[in-house]
Amino acid sequence: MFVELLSVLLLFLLIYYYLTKQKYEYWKKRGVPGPKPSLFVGNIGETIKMKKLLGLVLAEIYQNYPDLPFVGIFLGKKRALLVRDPEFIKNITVKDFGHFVDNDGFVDMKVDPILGRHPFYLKGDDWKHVRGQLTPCFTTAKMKVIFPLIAQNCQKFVDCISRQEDAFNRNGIEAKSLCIKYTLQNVSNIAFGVDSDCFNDPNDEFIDLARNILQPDTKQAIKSVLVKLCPSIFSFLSIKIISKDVENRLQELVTNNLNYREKHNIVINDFLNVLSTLKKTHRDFTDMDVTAHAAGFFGDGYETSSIAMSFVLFELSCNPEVQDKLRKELESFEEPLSYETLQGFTYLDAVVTESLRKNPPVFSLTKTCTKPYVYRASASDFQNISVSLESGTAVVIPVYALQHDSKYFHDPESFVPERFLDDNKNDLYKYTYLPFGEGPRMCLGQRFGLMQIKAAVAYVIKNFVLTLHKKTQLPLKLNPSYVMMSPIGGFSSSGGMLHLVKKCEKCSACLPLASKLALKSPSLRLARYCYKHRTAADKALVLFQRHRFSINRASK
Ligand code: HEM
Repeated sequence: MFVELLSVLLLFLLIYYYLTKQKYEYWKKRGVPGPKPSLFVGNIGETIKMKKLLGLVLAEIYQNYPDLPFVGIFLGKKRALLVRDPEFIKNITVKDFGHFVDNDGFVDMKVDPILGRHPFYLKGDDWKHVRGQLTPCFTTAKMKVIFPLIAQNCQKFVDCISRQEDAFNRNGIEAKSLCIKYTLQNVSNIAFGVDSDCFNDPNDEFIDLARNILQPDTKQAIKSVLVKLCPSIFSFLSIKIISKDVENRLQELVTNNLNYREKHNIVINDFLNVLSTLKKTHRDFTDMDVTAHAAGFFGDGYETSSIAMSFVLFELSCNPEVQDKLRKELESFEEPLSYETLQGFTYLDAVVTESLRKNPPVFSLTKTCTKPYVYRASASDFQNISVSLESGTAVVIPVYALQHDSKYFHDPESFVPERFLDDNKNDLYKYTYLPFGEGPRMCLGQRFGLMQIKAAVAYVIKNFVLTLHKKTQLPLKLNPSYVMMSPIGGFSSSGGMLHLVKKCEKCSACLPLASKLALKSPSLRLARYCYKHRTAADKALVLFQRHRFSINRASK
């Protein structure tokens, strides 16, 4: 009996092996060039083994086929076309969007009612419907309304940095955890209407929720590998990505807040208010929809932005000339900052844009071909070959690789905000800069994300000088198993150490002086900054564990 069972099992394994091998012949049979896949892991073995970030694996493939408009690859067992030609990217995201409506990836709404309602995971008409409902929440007019709250939180952020007692010793505080305090404070105020205290209370409800939703831990890493290897296992085994406990807490937060507003007749012009209006005016908009979209705003709003913001601060610390130039632009603004003043900071805009080019948190976009499609490359710098895509084929847009291609961005590893200024902007190749995606499916929260990042960077640079600490280990090591581009352990273990010098409250001489010193010697630790008012109290305030700032307190 045992031998018979073993034989059946072996037979099954052989058939499975044969079919899997056959799958890997897909691109070869269609004459689409590409790297040889390995069994089960395809071309992303290094990511599945948690050795290398997917964005970097894709970049390597991208670089190995310089004259091809596309490359046939396998993401695990799934066939995918890695798109290199910007013209093809334009067709996918804009011109022929109707053939590529859905994002790759599936979350079962019955198993995961919150994540399953996120526009990113919705398909076809469901996506279109919800995207239409949520778009009015992100208009310029809405951003203007919420901006005073952001400016208020920027001021609290500066106070919070100045008060960090832990940061007075050399152990420091991790960069992203600091930025997260600010982004969490914003989204908890705006998505849930809750006056949280993320700056001061380490046990704040929202800090805890954030820890539970998206922080890269072992469980999250295993899930992200499972999703790549076998996405259907999640709905088949009813594995939840967001736990029941977190789901209940999010729902309770929304319900309590809405009940409170109704009971006390309070109207606050925030995101939660727009969602509750949608519930009143649309019969198909349920309580769960309100919770899911508030939670979506919360999740999208804090994590991606805090990663992007940490990278901006890091780049500024590595590039003192850029920081100095930026500080000059910011010198004139009176706190609190206004929305209109922020929009006028063109160099700040270029700095953030360049940081998102060098360090795009979302390193690739994977779409699904929803209707058969044929593409023939016509640009002279690519081989004139064509591909016929069947429905269900994934197409990968390698954002990181494109944004690091010297064909499109001269000296791509250097941080040069000037490439996004004035006339230089016109020289940029279209569809090669995609940190927020493109077309009808592009990031819905781009305006909000950029607004909160720019405002905080403006306040930080106006109040502090950042310099790179000599212990900094470069390049930063990226977490290979995280869904976004983020250094290992946040910005902690990879060694990007920064210093912050706080401006003197008695005079304005310290910041220009500190920035001059920083320019002369970027690795210098600036222990004293204000030659007029330095006192014994001018201790170095070291922030950012490994990716670190040190702050010199203003003399009293
Ligand atoms: C720097 C910060 C951010 C970056 C780099 C970023 C990037 C992206 C990218 C690359 C996409 C996929 C676009 C595509 O498929 O073409 C996306 C989608 C999305 N983002 Fe963002 N995002 C950021 C902040 C935000 C914020 C603050 C929100 C909301 C508060 C948000 C909400 C969304 C939503 C709802 C989608 C799905 C859109 C759809 O499929 O229709 N994002 N984001």
